[in-house]
Amino acid sequence: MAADGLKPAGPFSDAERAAVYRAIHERRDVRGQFLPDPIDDDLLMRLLGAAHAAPSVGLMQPWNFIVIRSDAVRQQVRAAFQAANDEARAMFPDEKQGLYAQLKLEGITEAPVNLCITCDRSRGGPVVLGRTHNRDTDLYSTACAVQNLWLAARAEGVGLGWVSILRDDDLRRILNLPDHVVPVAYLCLGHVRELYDQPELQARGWAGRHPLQAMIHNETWGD
Ligand SMILES: Cc1cc2c(cc1C)N(C[C@H](O)[C@H](O)[C@H](O)COP(=O)(O)O)c1[nH]c(=O)[nH]c(=O)c1N2
Repeated sequence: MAADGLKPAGPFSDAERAAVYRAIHERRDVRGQFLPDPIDDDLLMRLLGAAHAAPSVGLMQPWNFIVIRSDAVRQQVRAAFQAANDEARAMFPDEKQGLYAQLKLEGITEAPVNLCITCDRSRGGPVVLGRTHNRDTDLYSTACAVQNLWLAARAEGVGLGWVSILRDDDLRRILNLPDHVVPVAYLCLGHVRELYDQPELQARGWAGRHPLQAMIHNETWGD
């Protein structure tokens, strides 16, 4: 019998575990495969519920979810992306700019729903448990919410793409964000028929996944 407020922590069933790992490994960043079909409200609320269940420093839940469906707002964000993307391409060495220009890096106007997940840096007051020695833990918490949403979207068969090639100031202006609120993630959400079986950047020859073993150190960095 578990103590009050606790419940057994045993592993999930084989099928449940397989589903969790499947969502993790088959989650993809989607840019180009969005269908125009609407996302219904129940589905959207399940996805936002997953995001809202994320861990957060001091339980401060610093996020807000701005739901964007209007053509007018999406067009403005698309124009902001275009300007930033032109700057971005020019930052790469000449030999990579051709491939960069061919990459599809957003689905802002194709996706029926866009979401901006923000971090309110003032939530919970000036002193927050767990954020006392690392001011950015509120931003990390918000990133956890994004990942929860991304995994839930995969389980629901919904595509999600993160667009970060945007100037914060443009997003702040378009979405009317107050100064203490940071736009952490601009996301495109929509139904999809197919997903890449590997990161699209890998499929297109831009980058590859590093082997897991190369990421693991023993005891200290470098060992
Ligand atoms: C913080 C952050 C920001 C971005 C991304 C991801 C993350 C975590 N990614 C998606 C990224 O390219 C992708 O996750 C990796 O290439 C791995 O592919 P899968 O997500 O496994 O499909 C991304 N992709 C894109 O086309 N345009 C973008 O602006 C961004 N920005």
